[in-house]
Amino acid sequence: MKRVLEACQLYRFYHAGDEETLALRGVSLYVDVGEIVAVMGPSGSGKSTLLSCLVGLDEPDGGYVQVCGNRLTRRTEEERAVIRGMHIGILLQSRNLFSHLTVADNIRLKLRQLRSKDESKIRSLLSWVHMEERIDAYPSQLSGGEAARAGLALALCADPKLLVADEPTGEVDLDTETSILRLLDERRSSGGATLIATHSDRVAALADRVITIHDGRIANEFDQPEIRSIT
Ligand SMILES: Nc1ncnc2c1ncn2[C@@H]1O[C@H](COP(=O)(O)OP(=O)(O)OP(=O)(O)O)[C@@H](O)[C@H]1O
Repeated sequence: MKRVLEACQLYRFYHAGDEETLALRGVSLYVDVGEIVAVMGPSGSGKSTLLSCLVGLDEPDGGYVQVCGNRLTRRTEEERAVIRGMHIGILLQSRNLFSHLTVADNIRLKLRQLRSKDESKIRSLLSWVHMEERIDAYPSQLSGGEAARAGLALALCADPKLLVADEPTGEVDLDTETSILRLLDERRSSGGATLIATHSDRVAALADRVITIHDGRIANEFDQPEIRSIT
């Protein structure tokens, strides 16, 4: 199946007293196998709201989301969690790891939740993100770059078809951003699909398509097949 993620006409309203915020106003997008799609837009434009709806952590007020052919919207939280666990890896800007568990135990716990007993996965994932040496470290003992790479390993431990990342390079230095971008590029070469909300022009330069959101709507979208690169 070529289409990994499809969202059609997403609406999300927030109410606080008499005030209503229209966070999403009819957003439609897709991500195909082997694509990196960047979502950009000013602060408050709706990126995080969009990502929450796309991964089923939030339920849109209108529209639908489909992941790997499974409808994610208008389902119970439990059903959404099952679909999310099977198909989606989530990477946040920070705090991807439980602080009371080592890097290895964070991944071990996630694998257990997925009913996988493949212990070798822990080492192979950490080797992929160049973190084998930090396998027994606690999150508080990691540098920002190491924590970001460990978060990526954790997000990908179920081999999800789709990775959704919210500002994954927002709090890291340039070298770490470069190493994360290389890993995402490598993942793309093996068919992985990635959607990234970002403010970084370097992340956008790596993307196959860039979608810009303004005020809860898609302002423009452009393909950049020739220029994508890690600069
Ligand atoms: N739980 C909430 N209750 C009320 N309003 C909210 C809530 N979450 C977000 N909003 C509002 O919805 C709009 C979109 O917010 P969102 O966090 O999605 O923007 P963003 O583009 O991710 O911003 P940033 O780049 O700063 O993270 C904003 O006006 C925000 O104030």
